[in-house]
Amino acid sequence: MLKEIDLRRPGGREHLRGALRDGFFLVRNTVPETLLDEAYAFLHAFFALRPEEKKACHVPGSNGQAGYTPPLIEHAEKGTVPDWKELFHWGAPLPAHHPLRVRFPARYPDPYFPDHLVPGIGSALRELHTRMLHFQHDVVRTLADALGAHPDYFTDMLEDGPVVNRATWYPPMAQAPSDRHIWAVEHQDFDLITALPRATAAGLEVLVDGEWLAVDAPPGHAVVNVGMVLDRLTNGLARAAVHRVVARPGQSEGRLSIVQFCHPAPWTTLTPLRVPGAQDSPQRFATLTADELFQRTMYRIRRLDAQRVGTSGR
Ligand SMILES: O=C(O)CCC(=O)C(=O)O
Ligand SMILES: [Fe+2]
Repeated sequence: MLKEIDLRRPGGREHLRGALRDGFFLVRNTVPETLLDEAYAFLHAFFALRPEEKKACHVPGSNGQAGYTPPLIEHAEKGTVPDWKELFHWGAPLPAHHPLRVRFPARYPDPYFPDHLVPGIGSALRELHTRMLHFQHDVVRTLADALGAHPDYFTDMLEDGPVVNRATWYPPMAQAPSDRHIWAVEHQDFDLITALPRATAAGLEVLVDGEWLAVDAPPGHAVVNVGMVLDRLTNGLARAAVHRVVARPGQSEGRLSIVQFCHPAPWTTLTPLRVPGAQDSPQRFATLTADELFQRTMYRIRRLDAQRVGTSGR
């Protein structure tokens, strides 16, 4: 059973630290259900377009962080075949001369919204970005307190950080190229935290004590997932949970999900926190910047644009 956090009455430090140790927990979502339904309707319309129309929405130079990514591109570190899913990413723009954008241009692509194909999609997805980010900031304020940090400790490193919203369409498994393919191979997220509001069908699973546990966010809740950044910052007290997405036996329909990844500003140095009362465990991680960790992970999962040059069919 996942622990539940109500941000209005978050419970004591031990409850919150327990949720962080699990790495996956439920939080009452403050994003309106109607906005989520509206976004899913627009995204269904987008993914139902013809492959050529969708491919024209690819954004080169964004390392797949904006616009459309076709099926069988994203590949988890542990995957022997690519995931059976297609993606649409968006974020919010930074001003052209913002020093973060000048220094890390590939992390700040201008968002691309296919309003000419699906009229109205842009404003719904922009609104969803804002509401979900507000929710995530409330979550990290509560977590900071449980870790003995100032309530603004995490929101400060998230200021102007690249927030990546991802819609994933998992096509029906009957159409998969082989029975070795699954929707999303097990992986850890590499941001600070990720918010996963309810999806349109079952499929999300988290690894707990060596067993896969099915996770479905009930209406009005989001799953929150600890990413590698929070794992490193807490010297492993918070656990970047291993998760995957698989169709259940007999599940014939596809699945659409929306998640939001919160990354610290790339110039943040990920110095481990001194967590009061935490056991004195040996320091586990070297100190990297948020961008160094991001680049290293993207390289390992073969998602840097430079690694795709000359790869046919991609
Ligand atoms: O689709 C989902 O529910 C989870 C997706 C996910 O884990 C990811 O994109 O990193
Ligand atoms: Fe994930």
